[in-house]
Amino acid sequence: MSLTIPAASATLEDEQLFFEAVRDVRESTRETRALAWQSAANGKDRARLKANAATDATLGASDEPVAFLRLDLDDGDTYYVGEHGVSDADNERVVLSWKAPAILRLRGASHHDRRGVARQRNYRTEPINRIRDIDDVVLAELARQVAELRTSDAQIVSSDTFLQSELARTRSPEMQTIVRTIQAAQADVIAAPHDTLLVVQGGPGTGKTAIALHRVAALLFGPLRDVTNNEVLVVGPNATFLKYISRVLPELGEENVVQRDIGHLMATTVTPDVVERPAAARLKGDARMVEVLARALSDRIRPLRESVEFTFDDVSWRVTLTPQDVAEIIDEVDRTPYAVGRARFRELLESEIATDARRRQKADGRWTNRSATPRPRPTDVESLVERVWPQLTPAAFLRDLFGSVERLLSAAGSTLGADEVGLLRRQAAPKLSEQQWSKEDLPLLDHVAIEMTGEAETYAHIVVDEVQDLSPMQLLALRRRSRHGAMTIVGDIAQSTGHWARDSWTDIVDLLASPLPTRRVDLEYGYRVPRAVMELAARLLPEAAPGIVAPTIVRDVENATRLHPVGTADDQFARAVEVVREHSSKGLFVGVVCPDGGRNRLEDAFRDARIQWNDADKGGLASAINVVSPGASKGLEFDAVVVVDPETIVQAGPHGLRMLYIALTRTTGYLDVVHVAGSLPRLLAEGGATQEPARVSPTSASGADGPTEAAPALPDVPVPARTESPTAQDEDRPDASAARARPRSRGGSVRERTVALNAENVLELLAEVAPAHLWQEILEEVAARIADES
Ligand SMILES: Nc1ncnc2c1ncn2[C@@H]1O[C@H](COP(=O)(O)OP(=O)(O)OP(=O)(O)O)[C@@H](O)[C@H]1O
Repeated sequence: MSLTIPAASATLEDEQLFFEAVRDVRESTRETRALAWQSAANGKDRARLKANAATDATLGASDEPVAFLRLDLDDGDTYYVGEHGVSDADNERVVLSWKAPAILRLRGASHHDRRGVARQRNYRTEPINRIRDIDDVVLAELARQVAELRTSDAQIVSSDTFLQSELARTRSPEMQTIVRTIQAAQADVIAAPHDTLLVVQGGPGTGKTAIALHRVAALLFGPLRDVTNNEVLVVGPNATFLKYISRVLPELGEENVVQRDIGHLMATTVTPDVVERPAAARLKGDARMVEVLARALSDRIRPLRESVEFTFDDVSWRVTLTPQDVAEIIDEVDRTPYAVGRARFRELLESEIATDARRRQKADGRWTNRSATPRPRPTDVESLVERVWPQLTPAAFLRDLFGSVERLLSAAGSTLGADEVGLLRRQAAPKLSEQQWSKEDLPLLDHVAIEMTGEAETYAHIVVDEVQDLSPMQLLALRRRSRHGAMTIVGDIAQSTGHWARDSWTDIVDLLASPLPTRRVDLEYGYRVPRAVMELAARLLPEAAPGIVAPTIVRDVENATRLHPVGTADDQFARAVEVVREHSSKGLFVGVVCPDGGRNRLEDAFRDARIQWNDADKGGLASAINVVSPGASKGLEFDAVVVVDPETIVQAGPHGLRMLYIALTRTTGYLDVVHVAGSLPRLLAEGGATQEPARVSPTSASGADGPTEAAPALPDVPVPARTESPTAQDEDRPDASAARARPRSRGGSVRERTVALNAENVLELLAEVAPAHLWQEILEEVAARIADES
């Protein structure tokens, strides 16, 4: 049966008939394949065909809708696009896979750049294969409306109801695919040429991770179709993140892509169990360590000080090698890779001994053509090789190096200063199995392992997420694994923290040293974080990451942001647990970001409240409540996020503001910030000069320690320039009372409280923008205008 594509004027009913016909074709293909196993030539083929037929990844599941998009081109061509392609009986494609390079190119079309696309028709579907809704975008018409109504691009994205309903869905411990709602700019990144070092910079929630993973699937379908999945590598920052993203590629049909966190990528089996001092941690990540390690490895090859003699069975003479002889052999051998050099050294040594032995044999006059050359005892040779070129494991080598000032000084040469040598020095454990290692040792062990053997697993394409934090040594480990330099690296400079926090991409690109062209893409739109939340978080940017602008947000969530001032530091934990309970009772997926110092008290508060929680720093997320440290929250997202003690997060390290920015931007829905009244971080409290005010729910504005659940549902009120609500403590401070007006009534009816709170906020805004002597006139003018309007 050959299928007729419905005309451009097709109605939903016409489209439904077509969908059904395509499904019939697909299911009959599935049946044909299922039957094929019966006629297979042998048992092995039969088993394979049978297994394939049951879960035929190239066809998709039998309840999968056949398409989600139709593209009508100016030249009259029409393409249906599905999660999987479908061909008719004549092997003509009737539905194309979203992964096809040509389709991704067309999905990159917009009203600015139509690429020959006249209309995009999106289908919302429901089980099984039923079209519920159609949304047509006629690009020329859209361009006209944009020009006439002066609509911004962000407004267009915000009004995309299909996208908005996807973004509003509740989240889970596993990241989801975005195949159906890939946006134009995202499609271009996904389909960017393979032979590049592609740098993707984007703020929180701009879709970097999602795009990078979809790009892997598209590359394996297109330019990399001839490489096997396990020649593509995806690298993330830690085990929890890896687990969070790990189902995306299998969902996209790519089962065997290698996915590793940066620690487990390294060629070593040691488990880090100590934390370095910051200066040592930074030094160990420094690319200068490459020179130091090379010198240290070369130092392990020691010329002899005295001659060695080799004895032979059945002959009385000996062969003597002088230090000079051995030095000449060493000079002949390449020292890298170390283990290969060692084997070669042994070969040349044996050959030198054999030549000398034969010479002596001839001199004895006992030699005939058939005489075997006397051989030295292998143990004697091995003992010389071991003295000159010792066999080493990377761990033994590094332990010996860091454990000896003498070795360190020699390896440091003029590369490191004496103080830096001091930073590297540490006590060597008597037994290698007892040696302790840090995270920063892993790339060094990896480097040494590869320098020793010359062998590293390489990949046709490498995707690296959260790349902005990697040390030079980690970046070099990635570079070594890249076959031709084709990589996709994604990150956000404003979220760069750790010992190698950066303000630009320059050194990352330089260290990866890809021979391929570098291409950089900046993502503009933020799809995760609600507008009010980003407005609050962006107040940190001028100091956290000067020059970086927050993404343009395309979604709003009502009552997204609440501040919870409490009386004392200890009160924060009980309040956080209350807020968590409120969200979790609504079935939301909750993340609690808490600084390390408060972790125990938070856990005690959970225990006291008899609430179960999951420690997300231990390698995975649970579906209800997750407690996570600010650093480990990077890359994750939750329906509701409770940030506890933001000031301590800011003070905890040199990039505290960035840490707080990361923590605040993990939510897809609700953000609650629990803090001690009067100690909200300055930038959040003051508001940035260029930021619009965030909104805060009256629940928190009603005063410190007020029970959040019991608060009446009131309309949101804007957060004034200073976002804290007045507290009992504030009342005592003379300057606080001068700066802000107070609501006259704190109790009373819902109506009275609404009026009081709004009045308070209007007055605060007024105090921000107008000198006090004009207030009277301004308020009279406002009252007059309201009277006119009503
Ligand atoms: N086109 C899209 N359609 C549907 N959902 C999308 C789209 N783009 C992004 N998202 C969603 O937005 C959220 C944020 O995406 P993602 O985690 O990839 O952002 P990110 O840039 O990596 O963020 P961060 O820097 O915070 O790690 C995810 O839930 C993702 O599924």
